[in-house]
Amino acid sequence: MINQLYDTSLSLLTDLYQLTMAYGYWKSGKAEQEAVFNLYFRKHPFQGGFTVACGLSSVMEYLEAYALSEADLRYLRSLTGSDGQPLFEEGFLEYLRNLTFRCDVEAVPEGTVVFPNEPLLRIKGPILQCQLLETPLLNLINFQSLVATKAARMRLIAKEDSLLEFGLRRAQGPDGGMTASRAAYIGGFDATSNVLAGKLYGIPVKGTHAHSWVMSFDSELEAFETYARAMPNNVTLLVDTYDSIQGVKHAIEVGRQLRARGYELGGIRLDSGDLAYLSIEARKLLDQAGFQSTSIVASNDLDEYLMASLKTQGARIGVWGIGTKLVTAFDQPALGGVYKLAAIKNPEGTWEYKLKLSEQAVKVSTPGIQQVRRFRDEGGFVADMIYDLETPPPAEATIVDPYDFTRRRSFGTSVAYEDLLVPVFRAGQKVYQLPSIHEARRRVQEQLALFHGGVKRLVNPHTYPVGLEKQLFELKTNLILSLRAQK
Ligand SMILES: Nc1ncnc2c1ncn2[C@@H]1O[C@H](COP(=O)(O)OP(=O)(O)OP(=O)(O)O)[C@@H](O)[C@H]1O
Ligand SMILES: O=P(O)(O)OC[C@H]1O[C@H](OP(=O)(O)OP(=O)(O)O)[C@H](O)[C@@H]1O
Ligand SMILES: O=C(O)c1cccnc1
Repeated sequence: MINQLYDTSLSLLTDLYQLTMAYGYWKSGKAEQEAVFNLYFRKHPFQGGFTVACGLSSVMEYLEAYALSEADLRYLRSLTGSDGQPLFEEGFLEYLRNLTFRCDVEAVPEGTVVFPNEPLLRIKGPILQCQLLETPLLNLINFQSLVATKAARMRLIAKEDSLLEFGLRRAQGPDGGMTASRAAYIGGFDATSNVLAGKLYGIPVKGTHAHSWVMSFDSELEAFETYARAMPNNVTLLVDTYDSIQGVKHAIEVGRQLRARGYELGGIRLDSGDLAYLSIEARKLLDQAGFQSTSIVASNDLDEYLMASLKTQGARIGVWGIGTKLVTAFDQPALGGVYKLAAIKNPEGTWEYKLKLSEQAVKVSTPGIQQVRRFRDEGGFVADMIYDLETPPPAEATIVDPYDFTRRRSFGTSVAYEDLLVPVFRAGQKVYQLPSIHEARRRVQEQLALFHGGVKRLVNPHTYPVGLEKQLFELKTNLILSLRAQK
């Protein structure tokens, strides 16, 4: 997706320190040492109870195209250190020139509902390659998962109503706008006003008109009539330029004219004032005039909380146009996804598990070659288990709450489950058929339907249980103890 927007190699879309570490690995003969990194986040955004994984499509595109161009190498050759000498020696640049992506990647499919500490993506391969990819992988997954989550929260409140994404003008630049349109659609929006996103990603495009259209005529009625004549098969009229109620009456007049010509008034849009009161009044006027199927679109700085409030107030809004608060993820503009080394293969060919210590328990990383198992019963999903592939769970698996080891649950052999991470690349070759954007969108709704309502509430959501498989928990505890003893 980003490759389509930028006519340049994106292989330097990384932080300089990834390259200085890569150089260090190369210099010290460690470049090819096999390593495993996990990409995960520690806390749900928006004080919510779930997160929607999104961005794998961009990751796949990025990795498939991964190769440093001659221009990239020339730029790296121009970088100098504090003594004015080149930062990187020629042999390293030659190594980079010949570098081809050779890692194994596993990831959760786009649209999967995920929880803190669960790997959304795991990468295994030469440590130099895994290291270079930290920044682009986080960049591609953090923002898209954030916006998909915001959109999914809005979908939960909207229920059967239509959701239109209007954010391009307020988005964080062209790429922010494009990725947000895609992630919003996956998260549950029905359409976007962003025409390039429609063209490139196959998202339905929809829209109304702006106040300037009305203001450019001598009267609102004339503006509405002219618009309806120009495009009788796509008429949604913005009624609030002067007086919303009068605007609805003008729209009804134009609706009658349309009907006489064999067309229907699609909708009216309210963009200011008391949206509850105005939508209720507009609905009455439209219904009384025989326009029951004309929809009421509302916009104006909406978010999931305002939508919930408007619904409680009995607002008769059937279509929600949402921009700024969605595409900028206004109340939490970043997902804190991280990328941590979890294992490294020693020269004897065995895995050495790695862990990052922290004073804060939540920041201590989990070692191992991780997979996530999601258990379900007739009622839906019940718990997730993070386990280590090198020490697979026994038939009767036990999960331990990593922050309270006394809290445990066991799952017998009859409990159904799904392992979430699927193979995406093997030795750098794509082995995954990426589902379409429409399938990813469906997956969000299918997944959400199987979680308890408490996990999905906006305020003080229930914490869905995610535990470490008992052996992994013990391995982690022992590693922490031995690292603390070494200090
Ligand atoms: N019934 C309502 N309950 C809660 N919030 C509402 C309601 N109606 C509108 N809002 C929200 O209140 C905020 C302010 O809307 P309002 O139309 O008063 O201001 P405005 O955007 O400055 O309007 P104008 O464009 O006329 O200057 C918007 O975010 C809007 O979505
Ligand atoms: O409010 P958002 O969720 O971002 O939705 C997009 C907004 O963009 C448009 O107006 P714009 O904000 O450009 O001008 P206005 O506020 O003066 O109507 C539109 O009328 C919406 O209000
Ligand atoms: O089509 C619309 O009504 C629209 C599009 C972008 C932003 N605000 C509104």
